Amino acid sequence: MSITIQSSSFRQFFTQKLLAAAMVSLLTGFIAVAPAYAQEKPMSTTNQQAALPRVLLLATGGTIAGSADNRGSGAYNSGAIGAQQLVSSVAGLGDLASLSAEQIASIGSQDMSDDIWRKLASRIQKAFDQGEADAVVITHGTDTMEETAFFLSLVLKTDKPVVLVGSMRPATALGADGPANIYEAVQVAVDKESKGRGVMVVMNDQIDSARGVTKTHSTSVQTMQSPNLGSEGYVDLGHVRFVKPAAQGQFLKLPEAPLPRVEIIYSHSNMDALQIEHAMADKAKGIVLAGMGDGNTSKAALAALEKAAAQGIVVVRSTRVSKGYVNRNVEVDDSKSGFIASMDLNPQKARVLTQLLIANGVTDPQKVQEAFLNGH
Ligand SMILES: NC(=O)C[C@H](N)C(=O)O
Repeated sequence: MSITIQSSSFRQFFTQKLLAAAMVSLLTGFIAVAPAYAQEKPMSTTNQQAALPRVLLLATGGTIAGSADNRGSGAYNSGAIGAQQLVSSVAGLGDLASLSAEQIASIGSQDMSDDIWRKLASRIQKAFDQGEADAVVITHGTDTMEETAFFLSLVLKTDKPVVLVGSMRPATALGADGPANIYEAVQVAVDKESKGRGVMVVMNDQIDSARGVTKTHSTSVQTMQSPNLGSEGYVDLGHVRFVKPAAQGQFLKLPEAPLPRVEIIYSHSNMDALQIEHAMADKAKGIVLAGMGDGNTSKAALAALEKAAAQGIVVVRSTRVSKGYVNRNVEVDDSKSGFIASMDLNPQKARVLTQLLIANGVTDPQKVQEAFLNGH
C-alpha cells in the first residue's frame, strides 16, 4: 500500500514539475513543454520501478503447484503448475514487488534432495551477492519444508529475507490456500522488519522461523507451527506484525552434495539394537535417535548407541514427542556416553544440522553440542 502512495505522490510531484516547466517556457517565450516532458518521463518510469522491492521467486513444486482432474476427490499431482503460472494466478502481486520467477524443481517435497538444496542455496546466494534481488520467496511442498528452511538458514550468508511458502490444497481445489499464502509470503519478504531474521516460513497468516517451524497436521491448512519456540509473527489483515525481535542463527559452509549419511532411528517399546547395528554396518556417519520422552530408549538400544559413539559416529538424542526439549544428562548420561542432546530440534532438523556439521568437519561431541545450543 505504501508503494501506491509513493507512486501517486510521485505523479503529483511529476505533474507539478510539468506545470512548472510549461510556465517557465511560456514566460521565456519558448515552447519547451515537450522536451521537458520527454526528459521527465523516463525518470518517472525508472523511479516508479525502483520503488518496488525486487523479489526472486524460486519454484520447487509441492501441493501449492498441484493440479487435480477432479475437484472433489482429494487426489492430485504435486508440482504440475509452473512458476510463471503460479505468480500470475495471484492478483495484486505486481503492486507489492517487482517479481521474477524461476523453476528450480517440480517435485512433491517428499522427493527433496541434497542436490536441489545445493541448487537453491547457490542460486539464492548468487542473487543476493550480485544484487539481483532484495528478497527471495520459495514455493515448496509442506512435507519437508521445515528441513529445507532449516538447511538454508544454516548455509546462507545474508541478512536479506528468504521466505518459504506452500499450501495444503492444490491450486485447482475449491478454496485453494496457495494464492493467499503466496501473497502473504511476498508481503513478509518485502516488509522492512523482515531484514536480519534469516529464513522464514509463511503460511495461513503465520510467520515462523526456520529453526522453530514444523508440520503438525497431515491435512489441515493450519499445519505449520513452532511448538518449542513460538511464531515470529502474523500477517494480520494485510499488516505484517512481528512479535519477536530479529535474530539470526549460526553459519555453516555449503558442502558438496550428497551430504554425509545420517540415519534417524525411531524408538518404540520392546526395542532391540538391530536398526542401530544396521546403521553402523551401512557406514552411517551419524545417528539421530527419535527417542521416547526426553530422548530415551531401551537398554539394548542405548548400549548399541554407546558403541556407535565410541567408533566416532555422531549420536544425537532427539524425541518422537512433538513438543519439548531434549536436555542433557537427565535419564541418560550423555557426558559418559559421548552423546549430544538435540535441545529444541526435532529428529529431522537434528539430522540436517548433524549432516552439515559433519560435512564441515565438526564431529567432536562437545563441539557438536555447542552447535545445537547455538541459535535456539
Ligand atoms: N502440502 C504439500 O505440499 C504436501 C506435498 N506432499 C509436498 O510436500 O510436496
